[in-house]
Order: sequence, then structure tokens, then C-alpha cells
Amino acid sequence: MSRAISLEEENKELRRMLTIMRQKAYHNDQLLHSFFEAKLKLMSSTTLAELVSYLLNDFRRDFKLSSLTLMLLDPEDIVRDLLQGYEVNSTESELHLLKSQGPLNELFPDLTYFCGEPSETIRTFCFPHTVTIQSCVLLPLIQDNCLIGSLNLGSHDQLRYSQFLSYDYVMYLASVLSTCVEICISRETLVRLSSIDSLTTTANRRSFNEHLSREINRCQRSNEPFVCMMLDIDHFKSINDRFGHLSGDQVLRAVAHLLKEKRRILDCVARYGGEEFALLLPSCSLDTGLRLAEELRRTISETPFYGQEGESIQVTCSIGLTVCDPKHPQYYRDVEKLKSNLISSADQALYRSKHNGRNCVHHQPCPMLISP
Ligand SMILES: Nc1nc2c(ncn2[C@@H]2O[C@H](COP(=O)(O)OP(=O)(O)OP(=O)(O)O)[C@@H](O)[C@H]2O)c(=O)[nH]1
Repeated sequence: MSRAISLEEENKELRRMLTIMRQKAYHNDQLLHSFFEAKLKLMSSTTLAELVSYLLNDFRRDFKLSSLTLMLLDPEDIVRDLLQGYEVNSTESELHLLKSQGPLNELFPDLTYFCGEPSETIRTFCFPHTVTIQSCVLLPLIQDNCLIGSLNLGSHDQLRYSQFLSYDYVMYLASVLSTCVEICISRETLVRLSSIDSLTTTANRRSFNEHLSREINRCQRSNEPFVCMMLDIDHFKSINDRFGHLSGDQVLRAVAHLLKEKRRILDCVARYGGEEFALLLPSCSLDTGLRLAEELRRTISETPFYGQEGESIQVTCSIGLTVCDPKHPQYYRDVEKLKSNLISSADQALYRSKHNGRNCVHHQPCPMLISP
């Protein structure tokens, strides 16, 4: 016969349950708070690099995940381009860019999340560098009813993710993430389109003007001079006339590529007009600027260029430059005026190079620095 539970024993059991429930409520509060914080962080990311960096580092650490991988569909290398130069992979967190939607369709046949013990296929595909993952939740990233990626959270604890738990909040976070990824990509693409010349993929004139303002402000802070240079391809009209407009385009792209390869010394390479490029050389004196300009001129004249049909095209260029020196005793601080004077001085120097037979370099002092 079972013994009746005394009031004291019953209370002891109730208190024990109360403690467990309090701890559980506290834990849930903390989790909700973390989700709220994560949502704010995702929504306040202004670039894709910032978003990805938050997920792969802080998010993984805050939610104590053994592994986190983010997969994004990127058939046209748009994400790859936006994340250029950004190192994201470590053992615990990784970014995978997928060329096709096939693998995502296989992961999420009914567009809903997966949770529980990962199969061998899931382990090797979603957590290739953390094969010891015992439980996981795979969240589909969906935008306009299309799979655009997957956020995969993995744990060494077999019980952490189970099909008996509800994942409403992580699903909600995944939908916030999908929207944020789309917004970041659209915003950055728009910024790029408005600042890049589509033929040569160098900066455009608008972007050059912004670079120039920044460079003037920077040189005022650092007290170091910089060089502003204009480079124009010689007799470009006759290249078009002889080899055709498409070959002319090819030459423009090749010259731009050659200039962009000098990125370490050129802060900004921009297509300023038809066959004219504008360049900025930060922390650069007149002597160094003249030496580098001469090097560019020589390189272009010695480089073999090719037209559409592979025909060899000889290309030379004329260069004009001026220097902005904040140490000049009569240095003028009006940024807008200084900008237009720097450009017109470099242009005048370029005109002299054209006038003196082309394929040469000239310098013109910026008038603002001589008489304020
Ligand atoms: N293929 C091609 N040609 C362009 C483009 N933009 C401008 N041009 C051409 O570039 C040529 C520039 O000719 P001009 O301004 O006379 O200069 P140039 O023939 O280079 O002669 P100099 O500058 O005096 O050495 C024009 O024929 C334009 O049509 C472009 O995007 N692609």
C-alpha cells in the first residue's frame, strides 16, 4: 500500500519544481533577450560584410554554438564581389557560396527547417570542418518564396537541437536574416552601380570627385601632399576608326586593368571621360608623382594591346599632373575650390603633354597654392 505524501514532503517537491521553473524562466528570458539583440544587430548591419561577420563571429559565440555555417546562393558572383578581400572562414564558422539552387532544394524539399541528429550527408555538406556535430538545426533562408540560402547551427550536444522542441524564434530570425541579406546586397549593388564605370569597372567621375574630397581632407589631417593625375590615350579616335569601336572598348578596358593593377600606389583610378582617366596618388610628392607617371607612360607604350580579332594595337598616352601640398605657406583650405583647381591644373598639364607631341608627362602647379 502506498504511503500518503505528507504536506511537508509535498511542499518540498513543489519548491524543487518552482526552483527548476524559475531557472527555466530565467533561461528563456535570457534567450529571448539574445534573440532580440541578434535581430537588432542584423537589422543595423549596413553592409553584407558586416552582416556575415556578425553571424560568423558574435552570433556563434553569443549562442554558444559549436559550429555555424552560412550558405548563400550566388550564381553570378555578386556576393563574392561584395565580400572581396573579406576573410570569413574559420574551423567553427564558414561561409559557402553556392552556384546553383540544387543543394538547397535537397536540404529543404518543403521549405521548412530541419532539426535533430544530422545524417552523414548533412554533416559533410553543412559542417564539413566540424564532423563531430551531434545535433543541428538547418534554417532555410527564403525570399519571395525562393530559397536564397541556409543558416546552419550545429552543436556537440546531442540533446541541444531535437525535433521535440519548437524553433519559432530561430525561424523568425532566419526570416529577418533573409530580408537583411537581400537589403544589403541591393543597397551595395546600387552604390556600386552609381559609382563605377560599367565599361572599365574603374570608379566613375562622380566617385572620383568624392575620392578627391576625401583625399584633400586626409592630406590636411596628415599634412602630407598628394598627386592628382590625368591620363589620356593618344589618338584614340584613330584606334576606333582603324580597328572599330569594340576594339576601342577593349583597349579602354585593358588600359583600365593595367592602371588598376597599380592599386598599391594609386588610391583611386577613375574613368573621367571617354578615353581619359583620373588618378590620385596619396602621400606622394611632386618628384615621386613625376617618376610614377613616367613609369605608367612607359609601361603603356611598351604593353601589347589587342583588338577584337586579336590584332595588335600600339597605344600611347599623355599625362598631366599637379600636386596638393598642405605644407605650402599659402595653402588654401576651401575644399571645393581646391578640387576644381587641382582638376583644371592637371588638365592644363595634360594639354601641354598633348601639345608637346603626346606620349609624355607634364606638371602644372595648382594656382591655389601659389596665390590664395
Ligand atoms: N570605343 C570607344 N570610344 C570612345 C568611348 N568614349 C569616347 N570614345 C571616342 O574617343 C575618341 C576621342 O577622340 P578625340 O577627343 O578626338 O581624341 P583623340 O583621338 O584621342 O586625340 P588626342 O586626345 O588629341 O590624342 C572619340 O572618337 C570618341 O568617340 C568609348 O567608351 N568607347
